[in-house]
Amino acid sequence: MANFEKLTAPSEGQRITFSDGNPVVPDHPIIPFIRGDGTGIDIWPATQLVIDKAIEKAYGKNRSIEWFKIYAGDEACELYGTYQYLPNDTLEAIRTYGIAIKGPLTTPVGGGIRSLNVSLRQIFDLYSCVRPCKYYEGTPSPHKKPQDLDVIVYRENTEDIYMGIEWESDDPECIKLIDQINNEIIPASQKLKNRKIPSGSGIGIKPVSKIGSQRHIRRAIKHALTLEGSKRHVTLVHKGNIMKFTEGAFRDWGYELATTEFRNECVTERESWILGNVEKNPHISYEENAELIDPGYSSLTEEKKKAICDEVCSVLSIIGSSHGSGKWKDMVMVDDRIADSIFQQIQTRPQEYSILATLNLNGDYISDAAAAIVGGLGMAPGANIGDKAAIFEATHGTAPKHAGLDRINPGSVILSGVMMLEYLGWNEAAKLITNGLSKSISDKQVTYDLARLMEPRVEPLSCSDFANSIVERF
Ligand SMILES: NC(=O)C1=CN([C@@H]2O[C@H](COP(=O)(O)OP(=O)(O)OC[C@H]3O[C@@H](n4cnc5c(N)ncnc54)[C@H](OP(=O)(O)O)[C@@H]3O)[C@@H](O)[C@H]2O)C=CC1
Ligand SMILES: O=C(O)CCC(=O)C(=O)O
Ligand SMILES: [Mg+2]
Repeated sequence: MANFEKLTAPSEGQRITFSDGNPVVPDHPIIPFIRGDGTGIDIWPATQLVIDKAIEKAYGKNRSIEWFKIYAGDEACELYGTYQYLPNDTLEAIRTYGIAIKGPLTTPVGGGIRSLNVSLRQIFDLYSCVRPCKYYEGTPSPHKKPQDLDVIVYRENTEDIYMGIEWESDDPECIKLIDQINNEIIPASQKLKNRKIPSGSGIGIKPVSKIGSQRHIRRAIKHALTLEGSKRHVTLVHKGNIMKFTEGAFRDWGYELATTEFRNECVTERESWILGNVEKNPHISYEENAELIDPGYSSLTEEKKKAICDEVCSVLSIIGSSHGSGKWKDMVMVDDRIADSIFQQIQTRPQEYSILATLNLNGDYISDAAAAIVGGLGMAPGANIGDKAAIFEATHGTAPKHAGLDRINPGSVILSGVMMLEYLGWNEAAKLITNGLSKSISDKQVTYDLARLMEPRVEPLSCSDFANSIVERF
């Protein structure tokens, strides 16, 4: 059992363990929580109340969570001393108990400590950040049809520029690195020609690995397999036209996975066009099919035309019988979109998307943007999932100007708690909370962020009253 310097684990309750990446959950699991900085002080008690009441209502005394308070951020420094933002006790508790839930933690811009949030994801190898963005009836939104958006952002969580491998512009190591890149590494590459990094630049490195990308996309595809109809759909989001060997490779590795490991369960968008063309016209030639899937076909070089005809031939010979005659329509559709385009697509054609598999930075941006459509950061939950641990947390940050005022919307951490309950398999309790939350919103019993957008405006509830209002509506 774990040895803690300043913590005492609950005397009641048991550990959650993992088997093949899935949690094995006792009836009274010990779950560590981090209150969080800023508005964490308001949000956490509201969240704990709602989760506990839902479990009690759903299971009586047969199930409960034994909460274990652990420390990170400013609160940790108060207990453990200056600069002890992420004490060993905290890491040991999460390692021991496997699942944790947290409020937001502050990260300074520019200098100062590295993000504690990102550190936790990396330390526990929580490689997928799962952020559902779904509309709850009655939530005010700047969009005309927010109900059309129902996407899950699957953000790779451990690589990309968030690995934090970067140097300040005046760091002697950075100056040395720029010199070496400009004078040895770039000249050695035909492709980079005579590019030069301007002196005085800061440098950041963006590692994206095949293993890291595929284990994440695998989770996204497995999730899509649990969905129905047009929601069995994974879009690989990337900026691969510009960053070919990181973002572009993420796309290519995604397609590779879909067409090998998941060959019997997936169809790519291009394959679906080829198969669909044959279904519309069984006598269509390879070239006619190629013209339909590439509208600019006639102006292409002969070499490119041949490559597309070969692609048509290969798709039909490899998956024509397994996926053809409409069978592909029940499979998981895998397509890709360039990141800037997906920002407008989720606003203009939201119903066409389901799971958005992204790299780390793109997912960070897209999850805030998608949350805005369905009601803002007060309604944006998330889960960081790995094979041996999971930490649940909201998409938003500490919102410092609202801290300690009992006014912030606790909805995102409460819904992160719902994700946690679903992860535990405690779906009845999860459902009580989403029902209570939906009813509270449709009764216009909401916090300031939603109240100010309602027409006519309504009197806002405090953070704690919103929690009570959810519980009253279970
Ligand atoms: N995972 C984490 O712990 C994260 C931590 N952070 C950190 O949080 C700190 C503050 O970041 P900041 O950029 O201000 O972003 P925040 O997400 O903390 O807040 C920005 C604005 O979003 C709105 N908002 C945020 N949370 C809620 C909520 N629960 N209910 C209603 N509205 C909400 C508020 O808008 P308004 O005032 O207009 O109502 C708020 O002022 C930084 O140190 C950052 O690094 C940021 C993101 C994630
Ligand atoms: O760690 C931080 O401070 C910010 C992280 C963040 O924006 C996110 O996880 O969405
Ligand atoms: Mg963010």
